[in-house]
Amino acid sequence: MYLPVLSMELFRKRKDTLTAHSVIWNQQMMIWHLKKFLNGLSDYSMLKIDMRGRVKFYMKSEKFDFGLLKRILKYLEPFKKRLWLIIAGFGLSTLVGFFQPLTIRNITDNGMSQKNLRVIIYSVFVLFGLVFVNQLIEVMQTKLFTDIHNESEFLLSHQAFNKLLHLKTEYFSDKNNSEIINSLQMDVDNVSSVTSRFIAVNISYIFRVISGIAGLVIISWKLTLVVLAMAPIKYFTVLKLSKRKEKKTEKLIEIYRDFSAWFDDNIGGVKEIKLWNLYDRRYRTFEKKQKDILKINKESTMLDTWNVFYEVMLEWSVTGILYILGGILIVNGSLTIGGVFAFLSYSSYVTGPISSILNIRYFFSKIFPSAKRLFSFLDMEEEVDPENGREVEKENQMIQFKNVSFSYEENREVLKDISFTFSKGEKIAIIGANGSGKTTILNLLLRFIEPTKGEIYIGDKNINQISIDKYRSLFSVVSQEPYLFHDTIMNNINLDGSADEEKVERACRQSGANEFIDKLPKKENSKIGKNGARLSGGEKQKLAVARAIVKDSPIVILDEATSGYDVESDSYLHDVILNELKDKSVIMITHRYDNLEGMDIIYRLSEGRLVRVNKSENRFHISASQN
Ligand SMILES: Nc1ncnc2c1ncn2[C@@H]1O[C@H](COP(=O)(O)OP(=O)(O)OP(=O)(O)O)[C@@H](O)[C@H]1O
Repeated sequence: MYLPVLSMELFRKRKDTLTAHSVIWNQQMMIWHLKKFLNGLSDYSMLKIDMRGRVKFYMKSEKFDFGLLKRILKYLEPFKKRLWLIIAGFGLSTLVGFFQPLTIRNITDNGMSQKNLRVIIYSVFVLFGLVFVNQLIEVMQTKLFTDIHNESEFLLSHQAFNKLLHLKTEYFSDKNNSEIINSLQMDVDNVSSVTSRFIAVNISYIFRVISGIAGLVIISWKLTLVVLAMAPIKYFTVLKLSKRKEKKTEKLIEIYRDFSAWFDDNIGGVKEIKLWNLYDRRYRTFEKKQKDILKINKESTMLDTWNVFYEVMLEWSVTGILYILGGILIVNGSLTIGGVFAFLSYSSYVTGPISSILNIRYFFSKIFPSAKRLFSFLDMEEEVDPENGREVEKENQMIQFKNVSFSYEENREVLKDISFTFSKGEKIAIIGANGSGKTTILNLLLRFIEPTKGEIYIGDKNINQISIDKYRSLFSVVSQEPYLFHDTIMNNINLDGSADEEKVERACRQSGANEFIDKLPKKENSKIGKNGARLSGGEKQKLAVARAIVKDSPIVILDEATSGYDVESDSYLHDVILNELKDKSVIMITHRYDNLEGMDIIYRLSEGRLVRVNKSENRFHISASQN
């Protein structure tokens, strides 16, 4: 990878000399051989040519993201006490474990070799006691660790859910439900696996390695060096595999996210798939996407397998060498048979655990990609909600748009310098062609989006200074596509459960929803399916209108709220709005000109500009002087 760069460097430095060519060639060959030699480590090494053209070898920085690790570990803070208890347990079990090989040596050397049955029986009881204590500690640790794992996972998912509800609505505009659920679930699972048993076991291994080395040194310091020589080899193998694993995991979570989004689209568009007979086409895409997933999954699993392969080969190489050297020492008379077996036991305390500790790096390569994605999600900007937000004065609820402009994308202004005012109790209508920006005005008013220029005031306060909950409680909204929960009619109308039965009944009458509710076998206790799938379009809208009336807020927003209403129901609701909701402010967006009757002010949106319609002269004559 560095060779083309190096050649360029050499060429620039030496192009003025006659012998340049041979020098370059020799050095390149040397680099090539060196590279080949360092093939296994090449991901972590770098060759450079200094000013005199000398080749130098550098270790690349490990690039282990300690900042990210610190942030992951922060989630363990609430569990500090229990973690200390677990660590103490590890200390104790290590101490207990330390005596096991010595007891076995006692059985072999003083019991079996000396044919002393008393020593054998006594030592077996000691061994049993040691194992029993170790297992008790293990049970206690498992319980503590399971609790910590569950609680930390709950903490993370709670935080993610809370974040999701407070994010700006633009986050949801290019993602579908499955994509969001899948990504969050996967990331929370992966990050909370930091409290899995693997990490716990590895903490215990630190104690084991220390006690193991102590035991080894007592028996033979020379053999100890052989055991310890494996550490750097394992370190470089893990480093190399971790990098690859991290890349694979990143690819895998991205490919899963993409697949969930695509899958969700199939569920949403199942009727279109049937009507257009898209089965084969969709199946082909499914096949391709699944094959990609399986391929990367396999590559990722193979990396795990290679990691185990190198580990086992290394451990057995060390054990093999120890058998040979141990045999030599027994022949020399420097070590007893029991000594060699005790040494082998201690060496298993060291080799396996060292591998496992170094595997932590590999383990984190599976967590880091998810942690990066989860933390960047948790760091996303939320809706503007000032701390100690101010109250809205009851008597002054005049709304003012002051030179408001808005663009969803750069260089495409949807709203241009819009100014208008509407006072308490006023009823205004906004008309305009599809895509002219009517809903965008409402979204600005409801603080789902923020103006790119200009300000919106309620009374004498910028709406951003008011606490978002208090501000939104001012509005009862029927949006273009109201969402109905998979619940009963009653629970959909009385969303926060605060209204009494009488209020709900009145709202149903006013919205016209009572007509179809009365015909249902379970009346208002009927379930309506996912997003009201068991209702007709008009019935859904009637429920949404009833819901808005029940909320009883001072400002009512109706965004094409009656587009699905039949003519009679529409004119009935229009009377209700004009007569029964006469104290409320109403902003209505409509494509039906009948609904403009009785409105105090009518605006038309055109080319991003808001102009007032002069009703007295001509119903839809545009007054150029307003705006
Ligand atoms: N999230 C978005 N990202 C990018 N562009 C958007 C987004 N939402 C709306 N738009 C664009 O902004 C413009 C105004 O949309 P808006 O929904 O306000 O129109 P509208 O007047 O309510 O239309 P309709 O009468 O069809 O409901 C449209 O051109 C639309 O494509």
